[in-house]
Amino acid sequence: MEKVIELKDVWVRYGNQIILEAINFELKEPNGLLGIIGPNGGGKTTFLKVLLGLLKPYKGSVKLFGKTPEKSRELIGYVPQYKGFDFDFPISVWEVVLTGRMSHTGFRKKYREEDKKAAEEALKMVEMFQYKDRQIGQLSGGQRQRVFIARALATNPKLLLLDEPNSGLDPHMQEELYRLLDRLKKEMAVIMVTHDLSAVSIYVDRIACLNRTLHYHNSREIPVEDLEATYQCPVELIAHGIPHRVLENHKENS
Ligand SMILES: Nc1ncnc2c1ncn2[C@@H]1O[C@H](COP(=O)(O)OP(=O)(O)OP(=O)(O)O)[C@@H](O)[C@H]1O
Repeated sequence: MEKVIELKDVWVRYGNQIILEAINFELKEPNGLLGIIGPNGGGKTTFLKVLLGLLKPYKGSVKLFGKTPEKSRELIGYVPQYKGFDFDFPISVWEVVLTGRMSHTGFRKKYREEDKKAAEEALKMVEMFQYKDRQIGQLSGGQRQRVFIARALATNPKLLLLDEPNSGLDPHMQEELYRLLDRLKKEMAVIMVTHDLSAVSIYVDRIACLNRTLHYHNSREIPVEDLEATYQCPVELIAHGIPHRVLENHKENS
């Protein structure tokens, strides 16, 4: 079976700042929930952008389902951070979810029956179909998050990427979100980026740390085994060393 993700010696930079350094990472299982943790600025969003093909590493190879990110784009659902995004224009839940079909349809005014069917199923999966005619601006943060997940599900992804979906949600809404992810992970591979996995750890099958500096406590690095004991699941460091090292002999050529 093809690996869901395979990164070999991946290096990513913005300008002359190295953000991801020598990342080797594999995700084989087509189902399950992977948590990615790391400090602010540790490169978590950058990592997701690499998987989506929005950022190209300057070194190394990225494969999803055995193909380049560009060629596997239709298999990936993405829920970006919508922190603080205020909908001050009228757009319904239904319209938001339908925009998720754009990767299939392109910008078209008229959606096909199959687009509508996919949007309906996605909204049902997140138990928000009854809100389909509501304005998105009239929903709570937790409800909106579900709609954005539905938008990503409308493409029928095999891999779902979520960037800090739990931020800004109260403990009850977070729990609801984790239950939803627990259901979804049975049908696809799910990756959730977050700062804190303590609440979600019972649902996570594996954890990847994007920067070990997160795990310093009183200037002591916490061993991976201790993290595994805390989270009760395998933990892997996928980026080491000093983050954001400045590239030596950098030439502005990419
Ligand atoms: N478009 C960009 N141009 C230049 N630098 C960028 C750009 N986007 C991000 N960075 C830098 O890359 C680093 C990693 O950012 P990234 O957003 O991936 O971190 P993160 O782990 O997701 O952070 P957070 O937890 O705060 O969301 C940061 O230092 C950031 O300032």
